[in-house]
Amino acid sequence: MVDEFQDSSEIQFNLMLLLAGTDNICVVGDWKQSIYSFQYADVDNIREFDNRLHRFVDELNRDAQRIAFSPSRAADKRLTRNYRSTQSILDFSTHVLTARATKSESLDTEAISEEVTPLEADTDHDESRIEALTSENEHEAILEKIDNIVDNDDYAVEGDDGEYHAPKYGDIAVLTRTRDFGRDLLDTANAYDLPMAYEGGIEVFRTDAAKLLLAWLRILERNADRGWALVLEEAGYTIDEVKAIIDRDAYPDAMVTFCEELREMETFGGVARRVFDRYDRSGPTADVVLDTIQSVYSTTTFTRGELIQFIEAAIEDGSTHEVDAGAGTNAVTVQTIHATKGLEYPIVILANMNTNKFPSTGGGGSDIAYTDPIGLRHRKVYSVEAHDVPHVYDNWQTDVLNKCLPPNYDEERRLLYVAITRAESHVILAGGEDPNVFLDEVPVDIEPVDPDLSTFEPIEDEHSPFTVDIPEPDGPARYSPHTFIDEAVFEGDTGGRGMEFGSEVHEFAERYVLGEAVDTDGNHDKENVKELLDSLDGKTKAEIDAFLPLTVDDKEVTIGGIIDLLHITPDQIDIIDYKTDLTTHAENEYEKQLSIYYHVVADQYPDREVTASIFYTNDGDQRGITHLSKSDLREMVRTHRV
Ligand SMILES: Nc1ncnc2c1ncn2[C@@H]1O[C@H](COP(=O)(O)OP(=O)(O)OP(=O)(O)O)[C@@H](O)[C@H]1O
Repeated sequence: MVDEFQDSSEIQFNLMLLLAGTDNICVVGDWKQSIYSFQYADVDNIREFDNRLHRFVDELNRDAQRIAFSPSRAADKRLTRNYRSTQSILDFSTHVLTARATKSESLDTEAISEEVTPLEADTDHDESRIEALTSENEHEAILEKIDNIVDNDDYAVEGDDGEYHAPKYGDIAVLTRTRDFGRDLLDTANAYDLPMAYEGGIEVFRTDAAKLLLAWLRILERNADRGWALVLEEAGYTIDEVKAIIDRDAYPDAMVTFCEELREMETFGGVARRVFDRYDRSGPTADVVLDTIQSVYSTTTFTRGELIQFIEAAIEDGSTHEVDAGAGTNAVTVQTIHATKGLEYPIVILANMNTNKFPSTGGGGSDIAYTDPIGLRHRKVYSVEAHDVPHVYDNWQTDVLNKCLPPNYDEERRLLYVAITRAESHVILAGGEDPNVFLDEVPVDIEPVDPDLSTFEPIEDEHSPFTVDIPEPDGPARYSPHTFIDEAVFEGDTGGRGMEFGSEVHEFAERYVLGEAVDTDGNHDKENVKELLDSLDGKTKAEIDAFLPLTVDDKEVTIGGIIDLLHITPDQIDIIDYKTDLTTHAENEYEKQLSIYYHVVADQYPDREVTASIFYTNDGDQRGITHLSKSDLREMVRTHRV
């Protein structure tokens, strides 16, 4: 007996005959579910079973006796009772077989309908909801729908005990035509903390997490603009701002510090772990990336540059890795329609019902393809002559021939059919900004949705972990004091306690100055800060933006930063910058930063004395600095430019 016979190829049919050694053969299948033509499955194996059986036996026996029996007409048994879905879903699934894929497609709907064997649901219980939604934010709309379905009796599903209960996350599957949509949806679900698991192979290196890692590796390796662009965009900067920051090397301080932290990591796995922690990219996909990176580190002598090439190649060829979905946990399943074959779910959300996505226009597949009637063709060609370097290009002759064939969307309709018939109780179709024609063609009302996920409380801070500090895109070139700090002072073991620690102490200091009820929580550094602030008798101001305009060789530049604390008395102003460093090794570099602040304040208050000092929070030591002159600062800008 051969199951899923609708997805067999002609060769497999022949092999079956050769292997059987008997005419006692039974094949089981459903032509409406034939979806593997890219592996040369031929739906006519089942639709034209008798003809093909005779033809193949004849062919196999042409020059020698290979098949010992002479085939008789096969008995045909139609299975018409359906134990999975409700009658509403079965009826709906029949409609999708006659849905046009494009507005101009002409279909012989009567001929198709004649071939369909009507199915009868085994259950009388039919409260099925068949719905469709479209939204500009399709991912969010799907998450909102899931949130609405879970625990909602309107979408009750049948349990193993035959009783109906409100659905759980695990009762829902999101099916997609293409893998990338599922992967992106998973990223969005993770960001909103909605339990979702991807089933099947996933191109882990095409995930958001892996791309962020690649970006940071590129920054570490050669301060690459490509890396910065992605990291800045992820932090919320607009394209213009990203360009301005990159042009002026005015990277946000927090990112520069993070880069320094990464530089100190000894292993690739360490870097990856740090990046994922920082961006809160945890979960099974990130784990697979981490494991792969760590095993590359321990089994090869790859340099960081080679690791970058390895990841680039993995992205390029879309290599897939099985991700442990945490089977048995109560999570929404996401998978492709191809992977869902033979499975079933109480509730199916068929997502990405969008133009150019379903039917899919993606090429894919191997470099050699067979299609009727154009035969076996190269899809790619290797050439040394056409350009000066050897290269591989798309075979235009094959493309032209393919364009001459009328498009055949039958298999795409069957995919639609497979997706719908996975549902036991409810079906929801979802589209985005540009819904496909299928969605229009099937008998369902479409609800436009503007999702509001405010109740989800996404972990925003962790998802966008760098504070956005927007530079002026126009006007003078803008620098941050950190641009001028020699990174070498942070290399090696400098006894730093990490950025998070630093931010926490700074935040405490700011809030204390603002008079908020904050506690030192027994933190030694915070206690020192508190003691300092309590000892000051003048007015205090925290976190002041400071911009120093300078003219360097006829060019206007601005160096901007944030002063941690200003202490203001009638005749003196003190600039105080907190540092959580354990040693004073970076002091000469910090002098540059403090000098900038000094001149900003001195220009503002020409009649008062201005001092600048570093307050080491670790031991409460306050050390005054000798400021650089403005001409020293100009020289600093000049040298930096060179
Ligand atoms: N005689 C039966 N009584 C009760 N339930 C049944 C019976 N036969 C099948 N089922 C249930 O119906 C569902 C579908 O069965 P099954 O997966 O075998 O069908 P199928 O024809 O292979 O489906 P498909 O090809 O669409 O994937 C399963 O949940 C199965 O347990």
